[in-house]
Amino acid sequence: MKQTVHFGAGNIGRGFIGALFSESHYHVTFVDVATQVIDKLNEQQSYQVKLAQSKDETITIQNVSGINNMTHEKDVIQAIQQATYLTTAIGPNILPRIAPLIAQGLTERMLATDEKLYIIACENQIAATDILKQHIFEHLDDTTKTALEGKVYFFNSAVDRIVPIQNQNSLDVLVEPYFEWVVETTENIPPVTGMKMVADLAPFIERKLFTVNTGHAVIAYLGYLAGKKTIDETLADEHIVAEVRETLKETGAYLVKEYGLDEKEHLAYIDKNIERFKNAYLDDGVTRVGRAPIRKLGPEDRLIRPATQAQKAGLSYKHLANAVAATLLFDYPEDEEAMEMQAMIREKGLAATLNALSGLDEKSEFTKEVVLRYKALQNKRK
Ligand SMILES: NC(=O)c1ccc[n+]([C@@H]2O[C@H](COP(=O)([O-])OP(=O)(O)OC[C@H]3O[C@@H](n4cnc5c(N)ncnc54)[C@H](O)[C@@H]3O)[C@@H](O)[C@H]2O)c1
Ligand SMILES: O=P(O)(O)OC[C@@H](O)[C@@H](O)[C@H](O)[C@H](O)CO
Repeated sequence: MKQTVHFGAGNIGRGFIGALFSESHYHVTFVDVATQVIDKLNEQQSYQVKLAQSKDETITIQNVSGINNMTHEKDVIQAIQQATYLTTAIGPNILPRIAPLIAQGLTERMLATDEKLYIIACENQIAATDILKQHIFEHLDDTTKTALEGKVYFFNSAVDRIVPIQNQNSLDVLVEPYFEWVVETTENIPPVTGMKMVADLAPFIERKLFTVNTGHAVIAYLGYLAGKKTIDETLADEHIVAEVRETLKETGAYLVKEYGLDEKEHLAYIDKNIERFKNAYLDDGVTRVGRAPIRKLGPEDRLIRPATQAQKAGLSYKHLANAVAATLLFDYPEDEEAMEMQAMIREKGLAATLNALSGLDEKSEFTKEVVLRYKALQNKRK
């Protein structure tokens, strides 16, 4: 049986990428630091993926096992030697932490086999695999780097499937029925069910990140400010639905201009996604979707990049400024990044925080707009 190694046995790992490989007749070795999850994978060797919809539909995922990378590094290195694919879904900030072990695995692999290996980071980040590759290369010697050529391939990808936080006592995963996995390659690679291959990922990842994830972030932060618990509960408020649509029209105007998308089709894509977000079976928390606000305020991420691109193109960015202001008000105590961001705002003020987190000029029109919107949202919250 063909082998694949997947780093991150969390929501997307078990509920999406690992499930697709299992359905494609691969044995999936999950690598994770969560001992309980790894132990259960080895005990049960299977789990269920349940679709979040009215009709009962459950898929059994088989041929799975797990390795704890904190305690069993050698086993991970061994698994990397036998794999056809190596994928990740652990969160962009964790990629540098797993790179040294992947580098060791690749070094051993180059001594053992000429078989091809395909590495794909499945994270909500532009060029995540390129970033992972850079981190891996920091831990390789020149001989190994040269040996990788023509044997180890790095492909960027875009992943789309809403998977909420799960019951921690079970391996089973509740997922939305919809999914899309787009991989950038022109190589003739071994087939994986559900994987779509494209020559240029840019329009796909930007359309996904700046529609699905920008929209999701607007709902999460406005919902949090309004005291809502879930995404679908937040969307019961028509004012918030209208704000989401207006924000996505701003990102949409940039996407249409940049990639020559059909405007009508794109508006339909926006509406389709707003309907996806309303899925009450998902029970998806605003604090999950709003997690890690510092990452979400990064210069290349879902809020800042479309705003700076819109500004450059002379397009409207007022609703995006509102979304950034709502992000800056996210003060969920259990979110480490939210707490760090709030401490920065207290210490430096809003404009300097935006400059530090998003690279925005403190005197820019966009920063001024964010500060105005922040004050308005803050007053409304009181
Ligand atoms: N959940 C979604 O709806 C969704 C959809 C598309 C993309 N994504 C992206 O997928 C990635 C994973 O998201 P998720 O929702 O599955 O998160 P998650 O928290 O459910 O899963 C992450 C897993 O990584 C593990 N992990 C953390 N540090 C590790 C380390 N050093 N070594 C090995 N494992 C480690 C955690 O224990 C956890 O099991 C993120 O980049 C996210 O943006 C998520
Ligand atoms: O995973 P994040 O933190 O980058 O973003 C939160 C959600 O928007 C995200 O997980 C979506 O559910 C997912 O990207 C849908 O494909």
